Amino acid sequence: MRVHVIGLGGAGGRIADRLAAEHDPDPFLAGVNAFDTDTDALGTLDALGEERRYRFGDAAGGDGLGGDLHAGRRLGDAHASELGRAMDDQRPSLAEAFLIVVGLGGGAGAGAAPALAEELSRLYDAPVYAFGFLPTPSETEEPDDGDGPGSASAGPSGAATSSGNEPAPPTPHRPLAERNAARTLDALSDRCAAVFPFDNAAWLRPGETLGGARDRLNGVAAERIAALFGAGETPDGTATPQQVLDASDVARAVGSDGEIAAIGHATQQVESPDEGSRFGLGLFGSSEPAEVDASAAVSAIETVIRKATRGKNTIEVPEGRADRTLLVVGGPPAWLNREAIADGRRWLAEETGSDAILSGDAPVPDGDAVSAVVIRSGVDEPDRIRELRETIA
Ligand SMILES: Nc1nc2c(ncn2[C@@H]2O[C@H](COP(=O)(O)OP(=O)(O)OP(=O)(O)O)[C@@H](O)[C@H]2O)c(=O)[nH]1
Repeated sequence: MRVHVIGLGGAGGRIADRLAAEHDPDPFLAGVNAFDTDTDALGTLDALGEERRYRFGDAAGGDGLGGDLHAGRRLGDAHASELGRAMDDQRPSLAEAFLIVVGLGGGAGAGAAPALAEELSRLYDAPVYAFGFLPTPSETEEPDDGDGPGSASAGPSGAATSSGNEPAPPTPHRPLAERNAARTLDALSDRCAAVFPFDNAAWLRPGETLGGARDRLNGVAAERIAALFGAGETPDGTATPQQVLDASDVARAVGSDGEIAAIGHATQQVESPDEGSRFGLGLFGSSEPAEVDASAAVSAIETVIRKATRGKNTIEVPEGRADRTLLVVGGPPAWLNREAIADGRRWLAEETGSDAILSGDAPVPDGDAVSAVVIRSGVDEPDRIRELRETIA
């Protein structure tokens, strides 16, 4: 489906930028914008040129808000229609969905997100979804380096980033991050069709800091966003899915009441059928792709569906249970074994207890992997969300 992604604040901007870097020509990415009060943070974005970045809130003087959610809300309310207009060059009216991406523990992004969600719902019919990073517990803890509250705690000195050996950016101490996140989750649930939380802490490896791991985590987040919204959106004229997935399927699966939804995803490399047959094609002029061994296809599909379901999701799904589930299996057409997908769907119904399972396929003609994306909505409250809510109870 064609999605318009709006990254708000530091974290949101980095995801918007990453999606643009990795998927700009892909048809699913209908539009991308990054909005922040922080001029420097916007300046670090590489893939989004000036025309897709926008600094708002002169009252912040070009800085971040240091986690001040009230200031963020005020700026969001005052500037929501200006942000809506700043998207116009990206042709938001063509989008089939909007996705607001935000770090829920901050001030600028979390503050502006509810007002922007409301503004987009007012202007367009397409559903507005939110993808929000949950703060790690260590962000709110007092730094133990003796510098006192408010100082930047870089975590263990010498920590490296997940993408190289350069020093990790410090993870700012944000005493209010958990309360900001709880308030913003509530506000977004009231205004968005569905909320996809991403549990930063659950994705950290032992000893890692958020600053050090953020590139890797952002890679996972961008990949899952692309897996969900890119599913079924193949470039024109390549291959037609047997079971087409469209924006209304996703809308039905995730619902429209602001429920929490989780995104599971897995891929497995497979041999492209064309590779093995290139010699044959040249010799006999056949345009038929080579056959794929059925048992290999069945096993690849079974594996990716199970991994996408039981492997780490964007947020823990208690007992694996969900009211509604969406399954999309992708890969080279010769690997998309109908029976295996139908079996996977039955397994998923049992695993999740979902009454409603929607499924589609996403053929990738020259792909070299089979993949599955599993969206679960109407899940029981994950522990981390309960912990966050308790901070404002
Ligand atoms: N996964 C991930 N999480 C991030 C990243 N940056 C920040 N976060 C999380 O998002 C929260 C908000 O941080 P930012 O997005 O920088 O905050 P902001 O919206 O710019 O708000 P202010 O700094 O208060 O102006 C933090 O508390 C972290 O939990 C990132 O690059 N990746």
